[in-house]
Amino acid sequence: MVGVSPKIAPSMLSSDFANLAAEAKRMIDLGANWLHMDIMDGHFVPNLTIGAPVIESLRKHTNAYLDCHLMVTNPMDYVDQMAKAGASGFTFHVEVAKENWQELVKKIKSTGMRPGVALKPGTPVEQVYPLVEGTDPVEMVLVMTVEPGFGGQKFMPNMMDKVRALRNKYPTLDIEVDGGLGPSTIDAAAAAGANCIVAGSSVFGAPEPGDVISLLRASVEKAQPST
Ligand SMILES: O=C(CO)[C@H](O)[C@H](O)COP(=O)(O)O
Repeated sequence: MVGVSPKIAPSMLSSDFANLAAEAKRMIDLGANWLHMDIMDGHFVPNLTIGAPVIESLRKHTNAYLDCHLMVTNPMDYVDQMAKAGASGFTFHVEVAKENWQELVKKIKSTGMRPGVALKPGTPVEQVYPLVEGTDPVEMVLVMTVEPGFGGQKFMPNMMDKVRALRNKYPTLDIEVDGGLGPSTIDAAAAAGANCIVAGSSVFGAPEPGDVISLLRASVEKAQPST
């Protein structure tokens, strides 16, 4: 089997935003690979979070990979500002990029950020295939396992069919899952083929967040040993 390495990405949405730099350092010190940053515009989803100014502030305090998930209606408007702010990955939603995804991916790549595409629970997985197979392909697919907008929701196990389909088609693709991931749900996601794991409340709400990060990684490594 061709392996893909686990990337454990605590969702900073569940952190103490008033102490973001310290929370980011704490997660990296506890073994996180990436920091997952949820950018919401109050339009694509019914919630508002952070934008480029906060990414820029955080970037001054960490060299970590900032895995930015753009839950916004017009992702193109955010590319330059997110790149300038120091984002590492830029994941947009396929539901709002049906017409211009090629141009969008090209632009993301031109800034040096890593492009990813996300899909909501109601969106068929086939919609992202052209973006993975294009001449300028995305480098990650994010399968939402809750409706985007809020942390602390219940994992949707039926989304694992999408993850399995993606892993069967694309053995070396980074496949991320986001929503309701924790000790009781990670094995299903890892067995289906997810290797990038976003976890908010299960990590930040744990007495020992480092133990949860280790457990998530161990589950992915067990299910998908790298060769
Ligand atoms: O994208 C998100 C919400 O749109 C969050 O990243 C996600 O829900 C993670 O939080 P939790 O692990 O608590 O479910």
